[in-house]
Amino acid sequence: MPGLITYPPFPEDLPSAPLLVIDYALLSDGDEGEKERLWKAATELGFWYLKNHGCENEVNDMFDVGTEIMRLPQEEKSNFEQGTDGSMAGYKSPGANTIDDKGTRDVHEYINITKDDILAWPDVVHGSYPEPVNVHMDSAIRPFAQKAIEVNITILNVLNEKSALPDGTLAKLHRPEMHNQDVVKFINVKPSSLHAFEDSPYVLPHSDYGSLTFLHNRIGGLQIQMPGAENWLYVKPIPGHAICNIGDVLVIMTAGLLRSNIHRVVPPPGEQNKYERQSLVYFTRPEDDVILRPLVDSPVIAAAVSKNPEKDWDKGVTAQDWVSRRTKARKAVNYEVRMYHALQ
Ligand SMILES: O=C(O)CCC(=O)C(=O)O
Ligand SMILES: [Fe+2]
Repeated sequence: MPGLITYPPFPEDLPSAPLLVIDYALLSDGDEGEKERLWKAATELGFWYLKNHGCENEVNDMFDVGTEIMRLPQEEKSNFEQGTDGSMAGYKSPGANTIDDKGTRDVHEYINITKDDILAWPDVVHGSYPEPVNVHMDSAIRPFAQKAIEVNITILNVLNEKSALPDGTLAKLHRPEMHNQDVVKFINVKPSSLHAFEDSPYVLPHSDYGSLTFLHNRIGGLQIQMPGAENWLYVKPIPGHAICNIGDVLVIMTAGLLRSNIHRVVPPPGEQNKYERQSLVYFTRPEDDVILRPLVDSPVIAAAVSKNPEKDWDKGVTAQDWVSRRTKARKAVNYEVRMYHALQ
């Protein structure tokens, strides 16, 4: 079973980021102290570990499913290549995206299985997927997505309360039954593709553009900058702990009360660099037609808007356009088209 790989330990001498550990079991019991700690983590750093999230078995199963998909012959995976029109659904082969303004190609592969396809399956909303997705939909993929949604809604409800929004405001913008750009993403990179990078990032510094990220890492590589610091610190993977972070959408909606922190990915440290690096993510995003702007029904958010009138929080775009623009801009073919037009 691929899920049973024992990796060498994360090197002890490497400094790692001091993320708060939030206990999901306490959060879902409504523990006031834990809700306050989540608010602190979400506003001061924007990253935290989440333990007791109840998805441990589903996460293990998803690592097996992801590994099975990545082991398919390249031609088979390429039949399901993510389009270049900004659509989320499908497989992305190494080199299909650019990572910078110079047109440097990326080296990792991933598959995005959309929440809309998962909940509608066997009906198709956005696209179809390699056969292991169909085979493991009932046993692994849908159970993982459903639990991830539940966790993220619980977190959204705490953030809702702490930012003084009317009850259920954030949950109403993220209803699972409505179409949105949520995905289950499985990312894979081979050690041979990373040799040239040494300690430099193969996923460049970025903040996530959705609402919430629910990430599962087995080996190191993810790094963040602490607020105000220039240096990068590893986020050490802890067994059974998810890594959660705030995305840009929640920063806009709260006019900056919440923080979406910059992060990047470098090759796995120490002996871990001999192994494929795999990550499993559930990205939560608002419903497609939600317009991105501060939720001024909260007096605290309204005050944050008036305090910084020069900040243009009102993006005037829907959540769907916000996400698809970014997905499209990263495609290498679109980069080449842009360069071609720039030269004419
Ligand atoms: O692979 C990881 O640990 C993080 C990936 C990431 O930052 C992303 O997909 O946005
Ligand atoms: Fe990210």
